[in-house]
Amino acid sequence: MKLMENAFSQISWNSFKPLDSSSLLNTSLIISKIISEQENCNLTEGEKDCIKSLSDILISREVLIKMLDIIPIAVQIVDSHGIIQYINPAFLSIVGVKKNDRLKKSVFDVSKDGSLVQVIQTGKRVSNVRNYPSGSPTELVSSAAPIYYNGKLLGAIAVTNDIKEVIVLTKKLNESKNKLKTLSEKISNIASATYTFDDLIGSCSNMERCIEMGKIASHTDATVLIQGETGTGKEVIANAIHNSSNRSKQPFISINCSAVPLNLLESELFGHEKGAFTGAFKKKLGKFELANGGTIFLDEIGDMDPLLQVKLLRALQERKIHRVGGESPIPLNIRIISATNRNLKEMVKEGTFREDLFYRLNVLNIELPPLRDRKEDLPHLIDFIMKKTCRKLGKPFKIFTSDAMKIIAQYNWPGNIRELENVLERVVISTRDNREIKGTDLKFISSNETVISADT
Ligand SMILES: Nc1ncnc2c1ncn2[C@@H]1O[C@H](COP(=O)(O)OP(=O)(O)OP(=O)(O)O)[C@@H](O)[C@H]1O
Repeated sequence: MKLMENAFSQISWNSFKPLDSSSLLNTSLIISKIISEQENCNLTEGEKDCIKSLSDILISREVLIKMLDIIPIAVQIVDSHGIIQYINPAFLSIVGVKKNDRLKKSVFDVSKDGSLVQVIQTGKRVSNVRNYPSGSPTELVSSAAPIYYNGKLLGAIAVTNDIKEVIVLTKKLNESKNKLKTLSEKISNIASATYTFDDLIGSCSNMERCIEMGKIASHTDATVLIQGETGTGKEVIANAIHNSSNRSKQPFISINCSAVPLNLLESELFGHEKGAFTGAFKKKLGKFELANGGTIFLDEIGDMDPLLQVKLLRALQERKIHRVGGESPIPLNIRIISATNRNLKEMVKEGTFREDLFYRLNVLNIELPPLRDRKEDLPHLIDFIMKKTCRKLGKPFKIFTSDAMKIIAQYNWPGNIRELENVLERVVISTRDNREIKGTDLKFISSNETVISADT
């Protein structure tokens, strides 16, 4: 009787909201038991009491059948011989058959590979049986359970779905899952800083000063300008500053100002409203808004067009931005780090970079030294990069012979640490399983063949 009460408690009596298939199956089992029991007047005293109290709410055979009639899930009930005693309208509409073609017919004739046949034959519950009932073009999936009373099999009840619906829903679910995956990948790509100060190798005094300045900057919200040749670690130190700051749990958004065409850069930085220009079909958030609360890294700032320099200056002064085509200003709580491999002071003198913007950006300055000026760091850098590269390529750790080290030390590394990384990767691959890298393995450096661009 507990089961009966549980089953009834799942029914929303006021609204007849649809139940899920398994609750429905349980409920229907009980209902069908009551239907047959009331007909036989064969209930225990306890069950009669319970039905009496339930009848205060609603219970009567007609009302129960009405309930089965309106639920939007297909239900079918057979007796112990497999003769169909009840079918609800949802079943008829999903399966596409007429009531008279099925009612009082044997399921062994009209649905011989269906779930009810299996239950009548075995006396056991079955789930998710797929079949095409006779006279129906629709593939169905049904679950069925036996109805026992006093140990005797009275019949069975099945709930059925049109499998097309299940397939469509599964497809939609998979599409949504894929979209979610792509989006979360995009978010983690744009919004996280990977490097920390532990990834910055350098013990020469110049480099130590830069790392020290980076650490000082990370304890403040001050704007930082990082200067240095290509591949000297500007992005690494910008990441490290963010990761050591109290904004580290907030986004780190990076934008390469030279890589975005001028006509798109303003909208990339500040976003745009729907219809702001031809092709602006949707509102779009800019990098500044995405970085709000965290850090924005403006890479290659020296390549920014003078017109945009004005807008950037305004954003920095007011600590607010305007989306392209937007009316109201959006307040910013943001740390700005910019970087360039160009000489901004020279550009200011030449008039190609705004002086007022330069001073706004250059509150704290970090000038990374080129690798040729810190060759004493080479052994440590080689060790660090070699370990990283061998781990990535699944190769054993390799060492440089003294003639190979001489070549490395004499080379002047125009591509700086990025070039060193590329050289090491190339040489680890080309020397296969050799444990030593010899001078002859580095012929491509001594012949001055450029290796800077491999990964840039
Ligand atoms: N001090 C360092 N210690 C270890 N690895 C470094 C260091 N500096 C840079 N690297 C490595 O060198 C590569 C280039 O660094 P990064 O991208 O930061 O240079 P960049 O100055 O921003 O270059 P670009 O101006 O071309 O954008 C990265 O793979 C980085 O891991």
